[in-house]
Amino acid sequence: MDHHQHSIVSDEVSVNGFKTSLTLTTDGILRWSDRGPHLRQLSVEKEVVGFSTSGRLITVRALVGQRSLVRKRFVFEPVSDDSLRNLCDKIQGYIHSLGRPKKLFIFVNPFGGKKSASKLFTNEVKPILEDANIEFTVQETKYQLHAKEVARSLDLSKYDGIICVSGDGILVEVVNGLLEREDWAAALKTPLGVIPAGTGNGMIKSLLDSAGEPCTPAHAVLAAIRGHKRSLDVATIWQGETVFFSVLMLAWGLISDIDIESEKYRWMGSARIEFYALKRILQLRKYNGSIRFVPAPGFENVGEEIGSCVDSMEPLKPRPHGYQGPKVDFKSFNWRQLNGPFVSVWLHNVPWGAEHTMAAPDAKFEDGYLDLIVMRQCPKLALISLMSKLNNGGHVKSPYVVYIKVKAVILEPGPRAGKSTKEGIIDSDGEVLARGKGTYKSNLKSLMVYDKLQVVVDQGLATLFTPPV
Ligand SMILES: Nc1ncnc2c1ncn2[C@@H]1O[C@H](COP(=O)(O)OP(=O)(O)OP(=O)(O)O)[C@@H](O)[C@H]1O
Repeated sequence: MDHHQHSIVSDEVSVNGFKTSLTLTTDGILRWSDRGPHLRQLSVEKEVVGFSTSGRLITVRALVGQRSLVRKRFVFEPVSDDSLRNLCDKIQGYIHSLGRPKKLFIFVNPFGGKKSASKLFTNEVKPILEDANIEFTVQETKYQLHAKEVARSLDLSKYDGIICVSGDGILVEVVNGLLEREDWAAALKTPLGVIPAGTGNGMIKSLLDSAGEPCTPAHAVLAAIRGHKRSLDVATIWQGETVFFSVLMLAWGLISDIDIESEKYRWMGSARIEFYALKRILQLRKYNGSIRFVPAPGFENVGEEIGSCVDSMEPLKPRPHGYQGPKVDFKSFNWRQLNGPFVSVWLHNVPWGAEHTMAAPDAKFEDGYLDLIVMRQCPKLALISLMSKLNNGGHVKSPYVVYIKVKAVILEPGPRAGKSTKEGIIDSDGEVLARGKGTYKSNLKSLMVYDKLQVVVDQGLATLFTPPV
């Protein structure tokens, strides 16, 4: 390729005393030679985080590498002040044209995951933001729902995005807070990002994995800095007056029992999940109940047809302010039904439920559907083998698993088969929505009761920072 023909700027500089020309091409490649003289290059869009000048030196700051990103600095000394100005203007102009965020609001949850979010922010996130000349305001979350409160009233005109240095929990709070605002529609256009620092990092894992990138804090920061965006479906879950907005998942049965009850074994560390999963499979529970659903096109043959379900659909009560739920005409839907007993019922909005759990390999961020994964009958040995496939999504191919896409669900959870005094747990995005009778910590108050609840997904309501795919 003739570099000059495609160059935005090309000027003489010295690099460690070695004279070379520094060229920025129209396709965003910064090129020069070093002492070798080897041709060196950086993709401004992919690798360059920012640059600064001091005297006549230009320092270009980059994150380079594939599986692990390393902060690097490249120092160039232009031969004249004119050349310095020219190079700076052109590089700055190119970076500016990329539409990257300039100001970010950052939540840090000091108590998330391994309680290392504050350290992670200081050591790994802040230096990159400074390299990128991004201004930021940091808010440590002081209590549960603090992030939701802040998101509800934050002056969003001051920021180009909100970043959560946390697990999925804070992101979910932020989405719920934004949806309660008068200006919810505009507020939901604010791009949201997560830097993985919690126990559950399903959203950022899903985003990075869909771009073939590993789930590391540096990759997550780079995704936010580069400023690419994508829309995200949001599910409204309601029961009577109570509403919860979910962006990740809802679980009932085996998976929520493992997630929630394994807390008893926290002292075991990360082994608690495997240990408790095995215990739950060996003493397998099944739950009575039913799931009525509106299938996505292509899944109309699953379950029994029940026609319109509009009579049993409780409309979402008007809310004092904010988003009023998805606008859908339930009359026009053809509902279908699956009856229990169920081993496990799972609804998923994105592929990864946690960093090592690819619950719904076909889930899409913005297709307007949720993936429904249902298991009814399954021999224990097959179930153990299924659980071992959760890290690559292989479980959905099993003949014991129903895997479809749905627009809406009415979940009627019942008691355990053969043990009518015991009910189950329903959780969504790390929040226990309902604890039935006789469940672990059933005396704790939860958002909803263990009874009928309704879920409808709205397409592309929220906005996320994403690596380009
Ligand atoms: N200062 C605080 N004290 C107690 N709880 C808090 C505080 N700040 C945030 N939280 C709560 O911590 C929960 C977990 O948040 P986060 O998203 O960081 O992690 P997670 O991976 O979802 O969960 P985990 O706590 O298992 O790591 C959220 O529900 C949030 O409300």
